[in-house]
Amino acid sequence: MAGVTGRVWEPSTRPASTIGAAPAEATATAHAKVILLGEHAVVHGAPAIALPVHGLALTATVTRTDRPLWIDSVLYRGPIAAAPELLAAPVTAIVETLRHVGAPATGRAVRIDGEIPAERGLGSSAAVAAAIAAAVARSCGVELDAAERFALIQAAERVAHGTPSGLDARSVVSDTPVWFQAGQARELPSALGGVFVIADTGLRGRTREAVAGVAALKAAEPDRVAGILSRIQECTQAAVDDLAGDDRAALGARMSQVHALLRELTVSNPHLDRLVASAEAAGALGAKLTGGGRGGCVLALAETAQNAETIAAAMRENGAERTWMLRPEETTA
Ligand SMILES: Nc1ncnc2c1ncn2[C@@H]1O[C@H](COP(=O)(O)OP(=O)(O)OP(=O)(O)O)[C@@H](O)[C@H]1O
Ligand SMILES: C[C@@](O)(CCO)CC(=O)[O-]
Repeated sequence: MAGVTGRVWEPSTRPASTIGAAPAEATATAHAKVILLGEHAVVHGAPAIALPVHGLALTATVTRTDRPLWIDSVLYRGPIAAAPELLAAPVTAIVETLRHVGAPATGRAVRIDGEIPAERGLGSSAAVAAAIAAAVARSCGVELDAAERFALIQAAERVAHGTPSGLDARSVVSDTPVWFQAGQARELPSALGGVFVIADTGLRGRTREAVAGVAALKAAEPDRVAGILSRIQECTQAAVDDLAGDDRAALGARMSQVHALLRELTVSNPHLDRLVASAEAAGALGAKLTGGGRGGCVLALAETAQNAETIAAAMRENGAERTWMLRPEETTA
């Protein structure tokens, strides 16, 4: 198949003692994420904050077989040699993980089950790669460490996104809010209350195209884009205190401000703007697109669970295909 361009890995140099018996079946999971603040800016060196969404997860199950490599998912079922371009990232995760652990590229069937909708800014590509890398390695008797798993997810993300910041790769396996900048991730303390509402436009958001669009805009109008990125950065930095001090009103205001800045970066669209406006009109403390944009999801912050129900209903009336609730305390370990 075309398009599998992930970095070539050297065979594992780990000591033989860390390689155990290969089980007949191995599984691993990863969850969705939402980006609270900083998407797109993070690709250009600014910080971002992401939250784990444990309620939406994907599981990879790997079984040994006497056939060539095989993948079974909602998007495609069949030999990976005939997989469509759409599957290039998960295929990369399978092939590169086998190469990394020094196993032959054959004799494994990989099934993907779960609930993270694809191309909605919820990190499905990183979660698929994270689940596949851990399960495929496990099927060879190898437990990846965090650095190995991150590198394999990034190899797949480069195929999916082109120039991934690494934020998604960190947040789909994190139990806590993540602060991410220039390749470095750390846990972010949060005492935030309230309830987040995630609303899906039902429209595919092509992260690769949105990221390329921002890069093109930056090349054409460097000063204006630098100004926008720096205002996003200020909001993200200020949000650290909002989270620690449970200042929901301030955080909500920053979310709405960042949505307007993302619109200037051309990664919003009328559907996302309408959902944001309807959430705000229904009493949200703030709302913004989350993830790559140009489709995908909106994240709104509600003061209480009751407000959250009202906001979710308003967004569904204004075109959201579905909504999910995320309590901030569920995003901390
Ligand atoms: N259930 C699944 N089975 C197999 N592959 C999947 C599945 N879900 C997602 N993928 C892979 O992830 C790709 C979607 O990646 P994309 O980056 O466009 O969206 P996303 O990761 O959901 O959004 P974002 O990166 O903005 O959070 C799909 O084209 C496919 O390769
Ligand atoms: C748009 C982006 O910032 C987040 C996608 O979930 C891209 C990236 O960080 O690689």
